[in-house]
Amino acid sequence: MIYLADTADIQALKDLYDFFPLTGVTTNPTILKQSGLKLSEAIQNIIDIVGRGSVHVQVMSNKAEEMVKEAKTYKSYFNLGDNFYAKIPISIEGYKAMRILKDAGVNVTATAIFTQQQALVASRAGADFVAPYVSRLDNISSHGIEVVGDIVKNTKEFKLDTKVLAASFKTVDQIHRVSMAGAQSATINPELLFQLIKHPMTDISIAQFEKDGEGLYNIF
Ligand SMILES: O=P(O)(O)OC[C@H]1O[C@](O)(CO)[C@@H](O)[C@@H]1O
Repeated sequence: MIYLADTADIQALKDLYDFFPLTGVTTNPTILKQSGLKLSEAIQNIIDIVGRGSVHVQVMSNKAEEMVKEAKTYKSYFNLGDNFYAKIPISIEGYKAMRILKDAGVNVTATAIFTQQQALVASRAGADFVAPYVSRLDNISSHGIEVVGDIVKNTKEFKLDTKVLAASFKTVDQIHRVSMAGAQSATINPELLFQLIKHPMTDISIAQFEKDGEGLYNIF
């Protein structure tokens, strides 16, 4: 599973990119709103940090033609080439837009996915990534991890090129489970990314090594 950061918090992203092996960044209108930045500023700041990483930008229109226009505009405005992914929410117009964008050579991330069939149709429409929302499913008494597992199973059994981009996490355990279910990628907020690598026993072990090694390391 590869990791993407789900944020437009520029300072948090800088801190993460310093050490975390991320492959890209996802945003959506809510994340933008939380950052207090306009799209042009947020995405440019993100690009300055991620370099050649992938940048997933959600469209705002709800008509296929407009979605396509928006996606093409962002791709060229930010000069992202193949690192650009147009995030297209699932809808009839969205599916139309996915096909047109793929034919035009624009990468697509299908988003707001809550069922395995939504994902499979997006895959057939050409989506490179499909993003099922784990916590939002769990919160309506559905089972986010199972939906992710079913989509992964489809990608394998039907030999699809589409990758699962598991999204909407509230706990480290959910991330553990989607990776065990075989999700090829996950987009995670900075707080949880930091939390992923923490364990009190690790801290205790390192503290012990530091104590025990004091004065013994004499090669400088
Ligand atoms: O339920 P949440 O935490 O808002 O997450 C939904 C997630 O789906 C995505 O839009 C998928 O890329 C993320 O950017 C976003 O965080």
